[in-house]
Amino acid sequence: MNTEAGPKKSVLVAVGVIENGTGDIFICRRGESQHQACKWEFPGGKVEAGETVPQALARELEEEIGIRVASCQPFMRIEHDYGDKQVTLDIRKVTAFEGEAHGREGQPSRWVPIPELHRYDFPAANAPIVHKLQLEAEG
Ligand SMILES: Nc1nc2c([nH]c(=O)n2[C@H]2C[C@H](O)[C@@H](COP(=O)(O)OP(=O)(O)OP(=O)(O)O)O2)c(=O)[nH]1
Ligand SMILES: [Mg+2]
Repeated sequence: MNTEAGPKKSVLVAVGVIENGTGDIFICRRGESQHQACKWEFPGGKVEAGETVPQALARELEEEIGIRVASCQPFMRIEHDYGDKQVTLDIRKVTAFEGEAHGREGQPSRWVPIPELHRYDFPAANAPIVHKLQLEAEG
């Protein structure tokens, strides 16, 4: 519950939709002790003080999945209130990177063709991301 006066503070999150050039997207499964535990996600994390979103995304993707971003573009921005936490997802499409994406923190991960993404249990905030990717893929 929000017991403070004024609007709730939203956590800014840099999120990467990583493409491999053959229509697959890289996803990971969140840990048991994390917020939105065990859901599948597009890798990323909280933007720290003094960082831009692309800087935070580059840092998180190196830490979590061991890739170095070479090119990314804004994709969409989503505000979502989970009740226990309010998030602002700044989602970037990563179209070029170096290294082999893998779950560097031991988390399950995989490349998934866009038409199959809807089979995965993502956090509620992610529904518009999956929808937009599917519309794009249908041309
Ligand atoms: N990374 C990521 N976070 C998401 C997605 N969808 C969604 O609602 N979130 C939420 C869950 C979390 O509340 C927040 C992201 O935090 P995070 O747990 O990835 O942050 P972090 O990498 O800095 O990790 P931590 O140190 O707090 O564990 O955004 C998504 O697709 N990817
Ligand atoms: Mg994270």
